[in-house]
Amino acid sequence: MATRSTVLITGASSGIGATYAERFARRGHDLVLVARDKARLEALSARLRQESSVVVDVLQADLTQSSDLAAVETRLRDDAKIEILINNAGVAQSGGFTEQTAGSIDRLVTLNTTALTRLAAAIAPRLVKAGEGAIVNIGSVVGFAPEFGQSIYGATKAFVLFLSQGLSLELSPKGIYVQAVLPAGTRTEIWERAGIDISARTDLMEVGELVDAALVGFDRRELVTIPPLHDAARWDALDTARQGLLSDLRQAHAAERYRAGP
Ligand SMILES: NC(=O)C1=CN([C@@H]2O[C@H](COP(=O)(O)OP(=O)(O)OC[C@H]3O[C@@H](n4cnc5c(N)ncnc54)[C@H](OP(=O)(O)O)[C@@H]3O)[C@@H](O)[C@H]2O)C=CC1
Ligand SMILES: CC(=O)[C@H](N)C(=O)O
Repeated sequence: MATRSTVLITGASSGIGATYAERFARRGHDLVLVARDKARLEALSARLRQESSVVVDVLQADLTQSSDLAAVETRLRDDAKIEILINNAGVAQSGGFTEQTAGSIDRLVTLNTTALTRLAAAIAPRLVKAGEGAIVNIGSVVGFAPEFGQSIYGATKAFVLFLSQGLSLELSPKGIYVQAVLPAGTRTEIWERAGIDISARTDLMEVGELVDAALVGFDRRELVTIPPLHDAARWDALDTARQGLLSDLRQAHAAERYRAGP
């Protein structure tokens, strides 16, 4: 990958996305910043241009709107300088399952899964052709913890992990690096936006620490990066156990316990 390859970051106006933007700018990468809040994107891009002398473009888009999503897809398809996609834009769940409306479910699922998948699909063929590039998908530890509540949000994040694992299997032999980053609670605006009070929380990670750790995983070409997990062997054991199930799942006959009988 060229040193000055361009990085497109979704959800770059605040929190994790804005911090990725800062870090990649410091590394000398040009940027395309995507979010709805144009004023915030412009302010960030002006600062990064000044601090790091990189080229920063702003692409205002509501990724739940099909025309805006299509414009970002077009940019990813056509701009050969973009070699890294940070698929970060996301919203959390406000309230429990029975409090959801059709609109809130639609927005959550569309942004966290459909938009993320379509953007990966827009850039992947070009990266495959070039034989290099990276797709980073921001999931969450909630994706394997239904016990944490937030069933729909967690389901979208389980999707992100599964998709990343699948894409890595398909694309890494073609030179594409795919990373799933699974933060736990991190101090950003996402909580306030979802109406969740975090004033008493003492277990939230600072966003700079989260992104710096994610970038260590990126530089090591890790498939799954879980910054808050101190013992990496715990994840390896879980994933090894999952893979161990695979041969047992492909059976032509139902298990003994499901055979008809008294
Ligand atoms: N903070 C945490 O505790 C955790 C966060 N995550 C994940 O990290 C990612 C980033 O979240 P975080 O930085 O915390 O939260 P923030 O709320 O700070 O950032 C979310 C970003 O997404 C953008 N965004 C929201 N809705 C849309 C939309 N419809 N179209 C385009 N952009 C949109 C926002 O910009 P704008 O409003 O300008 O559009 C903003 O830039 C999310 O995917 C989240 O699920 C995962 C685990 C924990
Ligand atoms: C940001 C959230 O709402 C969520 N609890 C998470 O940790 O991913």
